[in-house]
Amino acid sequence: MSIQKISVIGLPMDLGQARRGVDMGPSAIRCAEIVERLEKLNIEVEDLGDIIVGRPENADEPGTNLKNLQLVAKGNTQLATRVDEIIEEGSFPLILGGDHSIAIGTLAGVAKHYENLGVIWYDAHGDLNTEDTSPSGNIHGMPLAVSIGIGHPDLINIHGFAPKVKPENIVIIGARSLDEGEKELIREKGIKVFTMHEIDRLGMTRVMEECIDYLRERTDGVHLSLDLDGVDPADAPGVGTPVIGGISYRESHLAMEMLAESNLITSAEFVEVNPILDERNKTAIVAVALMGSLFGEKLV
Ligand SMILES: NC(=[NH2+])NCCC[C@H](N)C(=O)O
Ligand SMILES: [Mn+2]
Ligand SMILES: [Mn+2]
Repeated sequence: MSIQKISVIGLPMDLGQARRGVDMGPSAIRCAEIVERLEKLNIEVEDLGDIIVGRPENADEPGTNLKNLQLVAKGNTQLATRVDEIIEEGSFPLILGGDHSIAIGTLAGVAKHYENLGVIWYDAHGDLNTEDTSPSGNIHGMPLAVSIGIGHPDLINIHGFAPKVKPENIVIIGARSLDEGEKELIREKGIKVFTMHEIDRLGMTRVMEECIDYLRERTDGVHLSLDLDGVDPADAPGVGTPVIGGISYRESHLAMEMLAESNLITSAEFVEVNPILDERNKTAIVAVALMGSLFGEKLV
């Protein structure tokens, strides 16, 4: 099924981590002409604007190690409803972050529509921490754990059900910075991971072929959650938690092109673009170029 219509929605929220500025991500991505770029592909594009979240009075939640828990939960609750509506209307939801904590709301809204939702987590990190294992208390390091039903009740129950995703329906691509607790969870839950080691060893072509075959067999829809820090910081410097030794710009294009050919992706989000840390909007431009490939742009 080819994509007829895309609905773009931003969640300019930077409260899931400690470096301010990633709330300007949606704006930077729009400046890099996302709407114009996708319209050239003969797809109808509507821009629904941004969900507005408040500013925190006090970052520390009493009694938890979770920074800005209530505001993060609130923003994600609103996002889940909007994403749910977009799919209900038959459109493809394209969500712009914001830090990666917004995947909690995206996945809540998307998962309502699929029995066996697949997730591709394109990221240097696993984002599988919990309140107990997190080294930082930053919720952007937790959304994947939350989505499999592990974490604070105010997060896992967003949109009224849990869990959102089965661990065996998840594929992480590009991992190179995993905390001990995350490694344990990966082993325990049988989450499929292509770390940088596999990408080096097998090449991106084979990694994506295996990823696509794996998800095609077991899922009825696939969400792409692309954290720009999955891409090497040389190509995407405007991120809050850069990790050297990442996926190159070309490999990332190849991955997106293969996903476009697969016709597997049913929703997508691009997160962690931080214009304050960027060089002349380079990272937002990379994000938009990758979206172009994901939605079928060709070089000739
Ligand atoms: N979405 C991200 N960039 N996550 C980075 C997480 C870093 C670290 N693992 C933490 O839990 O704090
Ligand atoms: Mn990351
Ligand atoms: Mn992430």
